[in-house]
Amino acid sequence: MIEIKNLRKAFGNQVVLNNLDLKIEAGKITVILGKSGQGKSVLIKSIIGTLKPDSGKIMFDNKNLLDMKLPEFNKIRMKFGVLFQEAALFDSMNVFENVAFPVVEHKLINKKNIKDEVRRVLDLVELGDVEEKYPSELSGGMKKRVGLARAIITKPQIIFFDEPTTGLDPIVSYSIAKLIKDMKAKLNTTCLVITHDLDVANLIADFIGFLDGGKIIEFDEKENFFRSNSPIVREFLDAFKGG
Ligand SMILES: Nc1ncnc2c1ncn2[C@@H]1O[C@H](COP(=O)(O)OP(=O)(O)OP(=O)(O)O)[C@@H](O)[C@H]1O
Repeated sequence: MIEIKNLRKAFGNQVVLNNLDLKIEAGKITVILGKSGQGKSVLIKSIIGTLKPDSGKIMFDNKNLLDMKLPEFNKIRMKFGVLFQEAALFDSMNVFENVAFPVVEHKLINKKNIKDEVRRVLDLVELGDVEEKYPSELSGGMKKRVGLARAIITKPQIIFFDEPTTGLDPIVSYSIAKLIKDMKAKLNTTCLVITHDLDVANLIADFIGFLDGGKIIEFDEKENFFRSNSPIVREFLDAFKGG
């Protein structure tokens, strides 16, 4: 679905992505693990176009996103959904307005169908009667669900999750991770998920990649990944187990 080749991004002298390669398989959940500050968010931002990489290729539908002019990129960008760490809801809008925002902004659906569509995605994220509530009235887990509803209302082909469970207690984290997995099963959406949380990775991943020193140093199906012999990966896995 997406193939990244030789991606490089530096900030001044600091090389964050150092000729990184990664394949994101269609219809699968790919999880990227890595220590703090290794460039996981920079990777997502490079793909969705909020950061401009220095060089390399990001191939989508056999086209390099990095070669595209803005109007062409914006059309492709509509096929991407994004859920950021803080869910990034608009505080001055209620849940209905937040969720409807992308389809209203881009005039994607008929006005009279918007209500039904908002209800459809709120049902998918298992949120009841919350349309009238404002973000300040929601718990952290509910905000993530609203953010996810907003990410899927445009029927994206691929969704990017940047730390979807950070800041949530373990039970709510589990419910969000399960929701991502169930949603992927229902909609067959390709997902790229960045997380620190090994339990989340274990629950949802088809593939796991490990980002370190600007490169994906290990990439495999989940079961094989957990048997990795790479010392850096082992150190990370063992630290999580506490042993
Ligand atoms: N816009 C920017 N300008 C300068 N440096 C940046 C910028 N964005 C990120 N960086 C640097 O790039 C490095 C990687 O940041 P990034 O946020 O991608 O890490 P991460 O792996 O997602 O970390 P975490 O798991 O803690 O969120 C950091 O050293 C960060 O300071």
